[in-house]
Amino acid sequence: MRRTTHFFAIIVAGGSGSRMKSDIAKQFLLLRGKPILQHTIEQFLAYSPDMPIRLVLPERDLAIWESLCATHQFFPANVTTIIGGATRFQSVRNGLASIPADADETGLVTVHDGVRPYVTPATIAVSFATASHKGSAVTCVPAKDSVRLISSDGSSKAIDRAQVRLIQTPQTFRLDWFRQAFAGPEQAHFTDCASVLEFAGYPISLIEGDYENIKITTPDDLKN
Ligand SMILES: Nc1ccn([C@@H]2O[C@H](COP(=O)(O)OP(=O)(O)OP(=O)(O)O)[C@@H](O)[C@H]2O)c(=O)n1
Ligand SMILES: C[C@](O)(CO)[C@H](O)COP(=O)(O)O
Repeated sequence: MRRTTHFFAIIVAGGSGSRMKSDIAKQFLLLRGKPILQHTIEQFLAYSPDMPIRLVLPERDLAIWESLCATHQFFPANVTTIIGGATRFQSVRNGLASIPADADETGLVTVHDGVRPYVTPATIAVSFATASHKGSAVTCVPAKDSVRLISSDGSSKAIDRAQVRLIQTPQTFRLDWFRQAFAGPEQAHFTDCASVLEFAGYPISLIEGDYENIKITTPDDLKN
C-alpha cells in the first residue's frame, strides 16, 4: 500500500445555479436555517476538523458568502477561499493550483460539490481509505429505475440497469494522478473529475454511496 500523509479537500461552489432559478446562487440558499454550503463544509469538518479545505466560489459572490459567515458565526480556520472559473473543470483546476506541489508524492485530494449537503463523514472516510490503496474512489449508487439508451433516430433500447451506476461526489484521487490529469486541456465530455482522470488513462475505482447524497439542482430538491 502507498503511504499517504496529506489529505486535501476541494469543495466546488463556483457555479451560478441557473437551474434553481433563485435570486442568489443555490449554494447560499438556506436549508433548515443554514446555508447549503455551510452544511456541506460541516460534514467535512465532522470527518476531519483540520484537513485543509479549498472552497471555490464565484468572484462576484464573495461578499454574499462573507456576509452569511458573519450572520451564522461560521469561521472555520482550515477553509481557504479560491476564485472559481467558467466551468466546473476550471473551478476544480483553480482549487488544485492552490495545493502545494510538495504534497503530491504521498497526498490525496477529494473533490465534492458544495451543493451536496447530505454527504456523510462515513462516505468521506471510505473515499479516502479506498483512494489510499487504489489511487481513486468515485462515489456512486445503483440505478433504481429502468434504463433505456436513446439513439439519434429517436428510437430507444432497454439496457441492463445492473450495469449502470449513477455518479456522485466525493471523488478522491492520488494528488500526483490528479495534477497530471488536470494539466491537460478541458474536453466537452468532462462532467466530473472521474471523466478527467479516465481520459488521462488512470483507473477509476467505485465506492458505494447513498441515495440521500443528492445534488441540489432544481427547486424540487429543496422540498423536504
Ligand atoms: N463554473 C462552475 C460550475 C459549477 N461549479 C460547481 O459544481 C457543482 C455542480 O454543478 P451544478 O449543480 O451544475 O451547479 P451550477 O453550475 O451552479 O448549476 P447550473 O448548472 O444549474 O447553473 C456545484 O457545487 C457548482 O457550484 C463550480 O464550482 N464552478
Ligand atoms: C460531479 C457530478 O455531481 C457527479 O454527478 C455531476 O457530474 C455534476 O454535473 P453538473 O452538470 O455540473 O450538474
